[in-house]
Amino acid sequence: MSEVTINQVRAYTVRGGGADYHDQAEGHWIDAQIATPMSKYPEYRMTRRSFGLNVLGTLVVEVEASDGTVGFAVTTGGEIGAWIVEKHLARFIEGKRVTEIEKIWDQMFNATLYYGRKGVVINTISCVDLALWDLLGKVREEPVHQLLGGPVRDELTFYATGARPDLAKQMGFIGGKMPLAHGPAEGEEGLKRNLAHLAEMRSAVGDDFWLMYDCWMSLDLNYATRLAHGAQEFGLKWIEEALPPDDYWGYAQLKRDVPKGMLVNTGEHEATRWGFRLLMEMECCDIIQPDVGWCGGLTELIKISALADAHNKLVVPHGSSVYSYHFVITRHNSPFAEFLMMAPKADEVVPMFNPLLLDEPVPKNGRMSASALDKPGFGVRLNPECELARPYTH
Ligand SMILES: C[C@H](O)[C@H](O)CC(=O)C(=O)O
Ligand SMILES: [Mg+2]
Repeated sequence: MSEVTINQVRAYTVRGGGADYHDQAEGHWIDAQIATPMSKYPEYRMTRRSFGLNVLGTLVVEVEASDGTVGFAVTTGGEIGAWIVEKHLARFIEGKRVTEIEKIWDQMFNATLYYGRKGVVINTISCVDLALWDLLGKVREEPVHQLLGGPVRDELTFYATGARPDLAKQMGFIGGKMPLAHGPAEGEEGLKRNLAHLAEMRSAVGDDFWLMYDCWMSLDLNYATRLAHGAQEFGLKWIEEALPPDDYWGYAQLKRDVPKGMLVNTGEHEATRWGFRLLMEMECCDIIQPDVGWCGGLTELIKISALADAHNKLVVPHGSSVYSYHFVITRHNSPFAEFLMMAPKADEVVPMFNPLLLDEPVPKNGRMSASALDKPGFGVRLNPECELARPYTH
């Protein structure tokens, strides 16, 4: 097995849903009015597609081994990611043994430091890394969660992210995280509307169901603090990604200033052990939320999670579908998982990376048994009906 080597890496792009889950058709809840760092410009306030949230599209990376086994993974990265894989990263992958994941990660990261570290470069490295874990699992005929040490519980429990926490409750989820609609540029009236919406949802779901607000980097410290205090009477469980990801100082202050018991969570746009180290050492948040496809992949998430454990922080990955499920089931400090509701009206459970993957497991009644993950690698296949393009070769 250790003699199986990697013959070829190939990078493709695909449009319409998939790992770039913001790449949805018009009318989807995820493209309704949602507060963003661009909301201060009225012309970019009403939809996120207006400022280009979906420009990247999905990146698919395949790695083919000398025995013919193919591993693959998907992330947000599109054509830029495909270029990075084909024109730069391929040299660190092809010819290596399928077990050399740590060394490949180190070479990819260090060779791209001069233009990388975060953003689309680290998304791309994450995608290659996940494809390598998928390949190793398939070569060994074991699920990735077994390669990580095996499940620590029998099932995953999920909260749902979407526009309809009231329906998520009926579907068996433990909580509902809503997008915040209005940002600071919409003033007192917007703040009132944000709180009124939370109040309305609280009366729809009752007292015990978790409700959270996802602020997608859109607020400033003063607004976030006022929102948190206003939201306390409606039992807001956490305020998420309230500030721009580089404002570690603001997060540290926010965490000190929110009502006692309310959680401050962030990290979906943070990357690598060093970024998360800052969040933790500066006491920026309660739960860190790395996206497995954006933070550096599984190889990096293992390190981030160990660091979090030593800081008594929970790790609840952002989105990331199977890449997150295989990890969360193996970690004591990841007690539950996120499920992004990708049905346009958030009124039914559809696979998170719909329609790109086949066999992508979904929660039933808000839960997923560990046995649903018992297939080699990450246990998913590419849907042949999704048209892949290979814009570059090497
Ligand atoms: C709903 C949020 O604005 C975003 O699209 C997803 C997200 O941040 C999350 O799932 O967390
Ligand atoms: Mg979020």
